[in-house]
Amino acid sequence: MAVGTTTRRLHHGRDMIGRKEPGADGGAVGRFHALLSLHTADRWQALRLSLAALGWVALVAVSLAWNLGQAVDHRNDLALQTARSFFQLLVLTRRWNADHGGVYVPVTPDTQPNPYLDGPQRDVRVAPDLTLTKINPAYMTRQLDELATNGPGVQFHITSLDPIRPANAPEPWEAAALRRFATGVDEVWESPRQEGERYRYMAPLYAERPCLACHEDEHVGDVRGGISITLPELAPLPLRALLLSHGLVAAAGLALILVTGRMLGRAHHRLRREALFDALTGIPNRRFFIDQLTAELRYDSLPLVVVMGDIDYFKNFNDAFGHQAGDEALRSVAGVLRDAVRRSGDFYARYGGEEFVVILPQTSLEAALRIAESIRRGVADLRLPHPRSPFGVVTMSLGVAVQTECGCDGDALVRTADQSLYDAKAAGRNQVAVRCGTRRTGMTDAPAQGAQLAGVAR
Ligand SMILES: Nc1nc2c(ncn2[C@@H]2O[C@H](COP(=O)(O)OP(=O)(O)OP(=O)(O)O)[C@@H](O)[C@H]2O)c(=O)[nH]1
Repeated sequence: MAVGTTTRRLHHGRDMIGRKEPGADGGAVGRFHALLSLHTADRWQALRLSLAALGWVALVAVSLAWNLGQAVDHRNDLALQTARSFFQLLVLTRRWNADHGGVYVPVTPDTQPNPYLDGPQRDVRVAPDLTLTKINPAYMTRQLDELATNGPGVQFHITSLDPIRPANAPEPWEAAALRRFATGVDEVWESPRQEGERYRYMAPLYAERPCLACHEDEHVGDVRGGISITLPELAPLPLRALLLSHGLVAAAGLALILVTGRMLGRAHHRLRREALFDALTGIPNRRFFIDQLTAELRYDSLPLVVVMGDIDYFKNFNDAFGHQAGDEALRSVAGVLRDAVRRSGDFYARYGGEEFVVILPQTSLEAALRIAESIRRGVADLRLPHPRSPFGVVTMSLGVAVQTECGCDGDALVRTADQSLYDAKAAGRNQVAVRCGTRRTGMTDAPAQGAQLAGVAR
């Protein structure tokens, strides 16, 4: 809690012998609230919030990547099914043709007799101006291929590693696929990897029984080549929609984390404040005091002073004026502490009941006694009437304990301050007593009797 404040104290507020530097106002309770908000727990809270936000963004990013992958897979699956269907349709058409031993069509400028087809019945003249020529499956496929090439849709290419017609030679991708078919692979495909690329599919053509009528040297099941299919450009991925939806989800989640985090942070801060500040007087409570003293001891803020103050005859005051008046008196006394303990780094708290406590790090005994005395005088100067006190007004006794050596024990320091307070009470109240370490070094006389504070403390 006090990290980074120890060195600063040497330069700000009051110096080592307790002189107050100009402008070292201290800010009292506000200062302690600032101390609170700098607490490590708050930093953890911020770290946790950042981690939650990072985790959420990472989660949304993973979801985006997964959805994108799914969209790509879905598009490729669809393309594969389309290409397969198209290939099967071609195979069926070829089988129909082969089952009929080829089909005859009129010879036209675009459909000339097939030079790679032998046999006496290749061309049949059925009328003086009509000659029919036989179209076998390969010629039919090639003609369809040429028709498709001129169209905007699916394109395909019949080819083999050893084509009868040289123009049917495979391109490199087709040749590689044909070589794989020879090893038993049933189909190959390639998805587009960048804009402008097309989905490609290729499957082998196997020799079937009707084929053997023309291809006597082949056997049923032999790979006779293959047909490669190139699909038109696939539907674009829903990238924009995915980015937009995930961006919105990420932003909504971040906003929720931020808002919830802030609400939790505020609730946490309020709870901490309630846990560390006294509800009646609004100043730090005993728990905050213990935290603060522990921090000062950790940083060896020597000489370290603890001052304990206790309102005199407070039971009588309550009895005389009632508890509410007693509460009001406690609030007024807290105000005196607020005014008297102003140096940045000094600390005061309500220890419990009508007891108050002050921590003065790096403070000389002389300066500490001066502050204790100003508190005592401040309480008396409140002039709160107290008919059941010999002083006639509400007063306070204070005990000072000074720790000058390292390795201090907080409990011992508080105990010593308490013993000093007991000394002050025993000596008649409304005065300041001091002990250094566990040794009793002196005691003030009641200022009402005119004793000099510094002289008594020696
Ligand atoms: N009004 C009010 N009284 C409180 C509060 N806390 C403690 N007290 C009272 O403070 C009184 C303390 O009494 P004692 O411990 O006997 O001490 P004292 O009467 O001040 O006597 P000396 O300390 O010996 O001078 C008790 O009557 C408590 O009820 C509080 O929050 N409000």
